Amino acid sequence: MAHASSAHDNRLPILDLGDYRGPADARSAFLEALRRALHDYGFFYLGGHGMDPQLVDGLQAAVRRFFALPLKDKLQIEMIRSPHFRGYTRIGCERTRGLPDWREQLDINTEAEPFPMTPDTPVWRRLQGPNQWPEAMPELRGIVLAYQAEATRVGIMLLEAIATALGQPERAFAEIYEPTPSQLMKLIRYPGRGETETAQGVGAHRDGGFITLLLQEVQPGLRVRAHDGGWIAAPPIPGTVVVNAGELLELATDGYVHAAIHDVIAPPSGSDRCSVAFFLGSKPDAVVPVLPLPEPLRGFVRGVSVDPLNQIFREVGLNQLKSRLRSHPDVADAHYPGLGGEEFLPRMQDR
Ligand SMILES: O=C(O)CCC(=O)C(=O)O
Ligand SMILES: [Fe+2]
Repeated sequence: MAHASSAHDNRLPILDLGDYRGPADARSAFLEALRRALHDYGFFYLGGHGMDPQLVDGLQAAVRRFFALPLKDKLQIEMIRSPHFRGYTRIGCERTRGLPDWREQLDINTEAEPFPMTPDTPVWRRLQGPNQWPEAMPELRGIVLAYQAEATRVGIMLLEAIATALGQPERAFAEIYEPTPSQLMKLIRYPGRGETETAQGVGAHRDGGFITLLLQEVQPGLRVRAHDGGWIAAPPIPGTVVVNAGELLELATDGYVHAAIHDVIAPPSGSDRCSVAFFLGSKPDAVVPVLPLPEPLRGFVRGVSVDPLNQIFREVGLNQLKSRLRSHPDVADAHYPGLGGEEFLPRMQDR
């Protein structure tokens, strides 16, 4: 079992999910490669995911059509109208580590009625609710929800493989994602450099869920931070999605799995870049347990990352709300007065 994480060759692993249900040899090679990818990088490419190429192409075309709508149509569904943090965010309005991200995006999560709130209901229950859809593009809802369902299916299969690779029962994570995992999705467009003030498409960050499945078109820009502090480019590879481990996996494995830091550099001027990120997370009322890793792996746990600008909570709902408040301070001010900005951490801990 090699853990040569310092001597990487600057190329992210490419895995084939078909091998997980394949012949015994292929399956065990896949599980070993998956475990190493999670520990060494927290990032890899995944082929063989079985998502219908027509669905994927149709989604990517729809994303382009959505962002090409007149601004007034997109502003009709601005996120500020939604206490559930759903909807459209203008270029420069989302923040990472306090700085504006030069991207526009549409956030979607599980379609649901708002949670019936009482004075005793934890505040993070307000994240549950309906999505906002553009009147000017009635077909978007069906396309996005079909992809969300497929990405959830692939994500859960991958989580089963991850549990197996870590020496756990296949359904080790099921009790914290069943019956309703968080299915956050972002449709994203990064304008070219000429339209931006900095090269920050999205600033360096970790994702909050178990795993993120990322669809890219053709334009590069995504980068992953390696353990030695260098950056590894993760350009698109046709037929694959990029997978990255999020904070929930880091928590559950006490840092054996690395929730990799990544960012996106704004594309060259005269071009733009679209992507679709799907973040498979836990149900909100779960507390993330620490998995009992088998002995050979236990020696390689690193503990959970400590970052004064990003406290990670094992209480999933709290962690989800923290991420949303921090990224969208305008929505926080409008719907969660007193919880946004500098004061949210101590105040949220009281809840
Ligand atoms: O657009 C991308 O390639 C990455 C997006 C991302 O990392 C995120 O939204 O969390
Ligand atoms: Fe991310």
